[in-house]
Amino acid sequence: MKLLVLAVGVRMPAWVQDAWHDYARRMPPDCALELREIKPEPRSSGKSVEQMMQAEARRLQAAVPPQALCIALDERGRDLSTAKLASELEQWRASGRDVAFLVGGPDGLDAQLKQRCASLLRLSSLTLPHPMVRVILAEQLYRAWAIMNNHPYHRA
Ligand SMILES: C[S@@+](CC[C@H](N)C(=O)[O-])C[C@H]1O[C@@H](n2cnc3c(N)ncnc32)[C@H](O)[C@@H]1O
Repeated sequence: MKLLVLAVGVRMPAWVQDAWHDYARRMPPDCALELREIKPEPRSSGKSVEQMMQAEARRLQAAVPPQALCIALDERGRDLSTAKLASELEQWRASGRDVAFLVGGPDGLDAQLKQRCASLLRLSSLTLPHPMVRVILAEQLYRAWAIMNNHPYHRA
């Protein structure tokens, strides 16, 4: 199984890239964590916010591997504990399907794209800045893996 984070936003500051790599490199090959950065639509394009989100949605959709389970990151989504995330991770691994986590850009994710996803996942009720979302998600996926494997990283 591969865990793919498809995130709108490129050329992130070094601290974002370092934090991402710190967690991604800890994941074992059967739970590999990969990032694909999606080019944001230029905010100077003269398009409406909806049109910009639709353009980003098309790029996100094109980056989803065939058969992957799609989960949209959204502050209005399902509230999961990390223990519950660990049990979902176990099920995803058993299914053998890749999982694609979609993270929106400054204006969020297109509504129709969200509807096509299997579920919406909330990391917090707060609106988080999009560069931080990929890092928090990577840490939570690593923590969920640690719970699944009784690794001492997670202390209950
Ligand atoms: C700056 S936020 C966009 C906020 C936008 N106004 C909205 O309504 O979604 C950018 C992206 O980060 C992710 N995000 C932000 N806060 C989040 C949270 N609390 N839980 C999960 N994802 C979040 C979402 O994928 C969102 O599309």
